Amino acid sequence: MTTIGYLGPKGTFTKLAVDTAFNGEKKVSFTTIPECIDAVDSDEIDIGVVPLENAIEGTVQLTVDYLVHQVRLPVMAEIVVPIQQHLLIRRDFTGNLMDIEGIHSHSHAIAQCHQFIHKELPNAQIRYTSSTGKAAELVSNSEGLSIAAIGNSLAANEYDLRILKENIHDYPNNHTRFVVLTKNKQLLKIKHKAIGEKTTLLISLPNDKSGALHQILSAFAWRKMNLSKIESRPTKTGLGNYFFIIDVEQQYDDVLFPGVKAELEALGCQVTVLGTYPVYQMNL
Ligand SMILES: O=C(O)C(=O)C[C@]1(C(=O)O)C=C[C@@H](O)C=C1
Repeated sequence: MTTIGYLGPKGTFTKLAVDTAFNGEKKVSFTTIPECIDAVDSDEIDIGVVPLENAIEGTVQLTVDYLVHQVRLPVMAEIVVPIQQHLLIRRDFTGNLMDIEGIHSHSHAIAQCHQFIHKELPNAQIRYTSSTGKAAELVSNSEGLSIAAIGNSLAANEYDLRILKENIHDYPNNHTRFVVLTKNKQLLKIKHKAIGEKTTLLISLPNDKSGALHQILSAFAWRKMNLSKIESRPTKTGLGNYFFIIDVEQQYDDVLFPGVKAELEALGCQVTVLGTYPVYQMNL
């Protein structure tokens, strides 16, 4: 049976993404994103699902950096999931928002609710956990303490918590992109219809040269290749050294992409394909 790993424990958004996208496979939780990626790399599991980007807070840097610098695994699919953050408390908590002394969650979830925390929970200390599910677990074990977690309704059910306030994320239209990593594409059986295709490229420049980024972008522009994301990340070799991650809204082909690659390599750039994959949009 195919084994799918995810950022756990139970009740995380990553688990929600896995449950929505896949049927019946064996599911295994990992405490951190690197542990989940390592498990795919060492063949302990067949497929790994980790968060990549949120509409409010942006890129999950740990995922990108680990995939670029530590373990290169191909992205085989993208799952986009709507994100609704709720304020979760123990069922025996009888106070109100002002009484909450601690608010626990994953840094991305906290960031998605900053204004809410600032305005509605003035007495709460922020505490970061490895996931929203972990925060819910912690609150469920916190008898006698006035603390709350930020997480989803799956976590509320799994840990028997009460939703004190629904939809506390600061902006509507909140979504997170999750990437599906596997060495064996044949094992991927996602039970939905893809809404599109993407190719993610990693591009590094030879050195700091005027107009370099403009030249890179024009290689895509004159071929009418649409980009849905461009991001620079430090190469970790010194201040001012960056590489670019570019998402192109089409599948890898044998004409346009090799053309872009040759053109950029002639400029001294290095081009690596991190994945070419279908995109699935989930409606919960
Ligand atoms: O903590 C979780 O529930 C996760 O699945 C992680 C994560 C993230 O890293 O962005 C996933 C979706 C939400 O944006 C908040 C947290």
